[in-house]
Amino acid sequence: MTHELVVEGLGVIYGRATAVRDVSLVAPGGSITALVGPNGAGKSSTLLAAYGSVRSTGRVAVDGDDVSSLKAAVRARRGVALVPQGRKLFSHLTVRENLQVMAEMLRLGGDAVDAALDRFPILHERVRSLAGVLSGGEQQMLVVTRALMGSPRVLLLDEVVTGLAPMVVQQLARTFQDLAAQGTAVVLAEPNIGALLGRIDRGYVMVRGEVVACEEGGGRAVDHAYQRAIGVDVPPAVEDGPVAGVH
Ligand SMILES: Nc1ncnc2c1ncn2[C@@H]1O[C@H](COP(=O)(O)OP(=O)(O)OP(=O)(O)O)[C@@H](O)[C@H]1O
Repeated sequence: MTHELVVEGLGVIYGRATAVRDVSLVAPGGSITALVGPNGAGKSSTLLAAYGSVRSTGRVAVDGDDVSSLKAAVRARRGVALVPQGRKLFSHLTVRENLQVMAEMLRLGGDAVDAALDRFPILHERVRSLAGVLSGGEQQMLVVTRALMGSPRVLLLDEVVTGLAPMVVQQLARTFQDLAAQGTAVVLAEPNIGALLGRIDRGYVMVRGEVVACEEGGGRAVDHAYQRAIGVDVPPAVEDGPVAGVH
């Protein structure tokens, strides 16, 4: 089944500061939707509001059902998953224990942890290691695995590839593409989508809390819209070039 996230007129205010103003976006399953913008543009706040962990105004709907009034834990059980910025693992717990915590939160059956471990073979090898001693790439695979335990309809990814080695980025990106192909609505927020150009189908550019551009024509088109939005000249000849390094 193909899922869909729809956000309409989203607003997030922290104290007296407006972080997100009137943001509307659609993320259909079958594709990867990027949310790009400079630091402080409001990308994280948009994802947190869609997930339900910050207070917001506006409407959030999953597969046509309005979830705006639901708490994050309830949205999670309705199929909204978030991989937050900064990983947020329990570093003093093992890989297995980190996954068990999520299994309990989602009220999953006893074999859910073993099934989840099959996603990335390296996690099988590290199952008894403390999460805090894993490499950055392994930690990111663990948080992604944890987020996928409930077979989400909507997967929100906040800066999950920033700072990772290219091989890990491509491994994660392939996973996101597979999920999208299976119908999951994948939304990926990044300040730089250079490593993901060939993986992204569509995207929104955010600047100072607002969406300033929407592109349907793939990662390169999204990146160029972003560059234009922040005042970088994009030569027309570059627009049509192939995307290098994507397999
Ligand atoms: N908990 C908070 N309290 C107050 N202000 C906040 C809070 N979280 C974010 N902000 C502010 O809201 C604005 C948007 O931040 P947000 O983290 O959503 O942007 P971002 O695009 O994700 O940036 P980054 O890439 O740096 O994470 C920024 O001005 C930020 O300083």
